[in-house]
Amino acid sequence: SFWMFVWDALQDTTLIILMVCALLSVVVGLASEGWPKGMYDGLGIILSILLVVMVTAASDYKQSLQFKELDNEKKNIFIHVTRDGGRQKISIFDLVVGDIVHLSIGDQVPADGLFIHGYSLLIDESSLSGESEPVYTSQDKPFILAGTKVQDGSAKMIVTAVGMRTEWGRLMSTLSEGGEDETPLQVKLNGVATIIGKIGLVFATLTFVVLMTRFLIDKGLTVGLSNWYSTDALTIVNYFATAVTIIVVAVPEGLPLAVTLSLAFAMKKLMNDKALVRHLAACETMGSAGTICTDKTGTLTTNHMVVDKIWIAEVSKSVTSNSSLEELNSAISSSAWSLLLQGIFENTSAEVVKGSDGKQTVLGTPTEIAIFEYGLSLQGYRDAEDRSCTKVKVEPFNSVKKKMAVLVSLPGGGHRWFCKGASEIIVEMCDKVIDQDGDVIPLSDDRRKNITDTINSFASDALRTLCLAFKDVDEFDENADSPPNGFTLIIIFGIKDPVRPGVKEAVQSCITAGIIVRMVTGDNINTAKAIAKECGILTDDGIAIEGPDFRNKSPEEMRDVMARSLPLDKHLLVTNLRGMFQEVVAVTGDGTNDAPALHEADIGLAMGIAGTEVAKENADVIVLDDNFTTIINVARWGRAVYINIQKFVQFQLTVNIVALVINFVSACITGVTNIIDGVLLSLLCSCCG
Ligand SMILES: Nc1ncnc2c1ncn2[C@@H]1O[C@H](COP(=O)(O)OP(=O)(O)OP(=O)(O)O)[C@@H](O)[C@H]1O
Ligand SMILES: [Ca+2]
Repeated sequence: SFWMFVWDALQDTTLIILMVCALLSVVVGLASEGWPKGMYDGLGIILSILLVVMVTAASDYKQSLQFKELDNEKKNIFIHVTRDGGRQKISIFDLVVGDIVHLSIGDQVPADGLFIHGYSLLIDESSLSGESEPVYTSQDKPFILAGTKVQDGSAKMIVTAVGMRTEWGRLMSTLSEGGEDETPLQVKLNGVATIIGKIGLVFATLTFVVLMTRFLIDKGLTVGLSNWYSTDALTIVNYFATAVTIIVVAVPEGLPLAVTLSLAFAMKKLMNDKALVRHLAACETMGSAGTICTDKTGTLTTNHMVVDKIWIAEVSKSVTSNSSLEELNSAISSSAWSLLLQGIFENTSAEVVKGSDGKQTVLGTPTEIAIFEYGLSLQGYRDAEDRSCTKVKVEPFNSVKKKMAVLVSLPGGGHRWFCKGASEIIVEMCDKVIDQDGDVIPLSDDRRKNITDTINSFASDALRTLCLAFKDVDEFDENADSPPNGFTLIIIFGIKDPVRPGVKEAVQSCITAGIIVRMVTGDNINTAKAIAKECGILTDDGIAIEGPDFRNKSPEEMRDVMARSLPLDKHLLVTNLRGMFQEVVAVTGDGTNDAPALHEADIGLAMGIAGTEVAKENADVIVLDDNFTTIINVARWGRAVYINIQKFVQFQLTVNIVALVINFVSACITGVTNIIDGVLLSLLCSCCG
């Protein structure tokens, strides 16, 4: 409560000394000058101390309320659950036992529960047990604990315990909340404050010595040194209080406080600008950022994906209207149709769900949704006659493999693998393709070249390209991975994901402000180039490179654009930039793949909407609207904080030194100082801060 802050403020050493002085002054004053005249000095000091304490406590209290609010915001995670037969998104605070939680890669498990259904669920329990090896969880080993993280795969879990009843909750209740560490600037200013405090101490001692000497000489000359009265004691106490006042005036306690205040102010403003600052130091660091490594999907682009072009049966078509679907319907054979629909609807992690309001929506990652919705639009033309197969095995998508595979058992017997993912990777795995009659034909060099050209032309139009392929197998090993080759290519999707409005201007203002913007993406290099050009990141003499090439290069060769990067590439880039070039690096990201880089960066910015919990946890700032422009705002505020603090330090030091000198000189010349004035002056300094 408020009184705790008052108590804290009272703990200040100089204030305690002053209080002792005040008490002494009252006692001696009463003894020598009597009531009420003897009280005045002491009371004056006490009043000033009270004022200082109240102002400090009130500002600290206000701060803590604000931090608490932000803290709640930080902890408020939204999760997908099935409840009352409908799927919905709820806050972690509303989760109850019996809810079915949908977990996917990058999630933090919100409650204790039991595994019901899922594929390749890999759980990282290090936060709970310290065990660094992640564990596979399945029907045989069904316990999932709150606070752990989903490293791979997806699953449904039924909640058995929530909140403080979970293992995690119990563990947390034994730990007290760790306070915010001091920011680098605060540490530095604390140092400055200490030095000035020491100077003040020297001056204070000097003043006391000067005053005492004057007093003794005076006394020796008038009444002689052997005659002492109680008023003498009062004078000495007052001299001592004067010395202490000089220390109080000299110590710029306001400095570190000023940092907190301006950071907190920036934090509040940023919250309105859709950036949630998790660590106070982040604002300040962002002000000095020299490089921003941004990912593409979702940060520079809108993340609303739609299939825009396809290539099937050796021809590319643009998908714009119903007429083009009809044309497609007549152009490809029925066997190709069924393969296509099977592939789209079996090899997906998106699903159609009925919300609590009865409305149907498609859920999943934006890429999955785009393909799934395209599949739904085709359905009107061909019925789902052949879709009665059962899934045997699923290898969920992740950024390292950049593909997803499923094994299904066909109604007519036999098994079939479907694989979809990054176009170059899938084409590499194919040696056959479906032609216009629906026949499977070998992939000759000519055809392969044609396909590569198609992919490049799609990518150059800034489309994200994905391929879908299949392979029939007679027998399979339950534990084996999907085959690395022998696939037949069905279709190439070109998915449009337009650049966000305002990004180009934001990049431009970065460049004007001297911040270099680099793009690191998991996407195809041509797509990356096209988008980078559109945003103004890639100039004509800029360089784009692919992840595998980057790994073989020396660290000196830093790139404007890196494509087909692996999570570790991002991390490596950040480490190099920080280590070799001593740059202050900001990184933005959303996926689990970005977490290592976010953590390594001087300042990590995670996306609030598309971002996974793991990414957010490793970030210093959460960009609530996923917008690159917001990132610029963070940098802007960071710089403002710097400038404000700079100005304040100038102001405070001037005031301190002037006050110090005036107090000292006046003490030496006149032999009296005004304690109350001194205290009020220091109070004024703190208030101005
Ligand atoms: N659900 C999916 N199934 C199969 N392949 C996918 C899926 N989603 C994306 N891909 C492929 O993986 C690539 C993206 O990989 P990755 O996750 O590393 O990048 P990203 O995070 O989407 O992009 P960025 O780094 O720009 O944000 C895409 O180019 C696409 O070809
Ligand atoms: Ca990403």
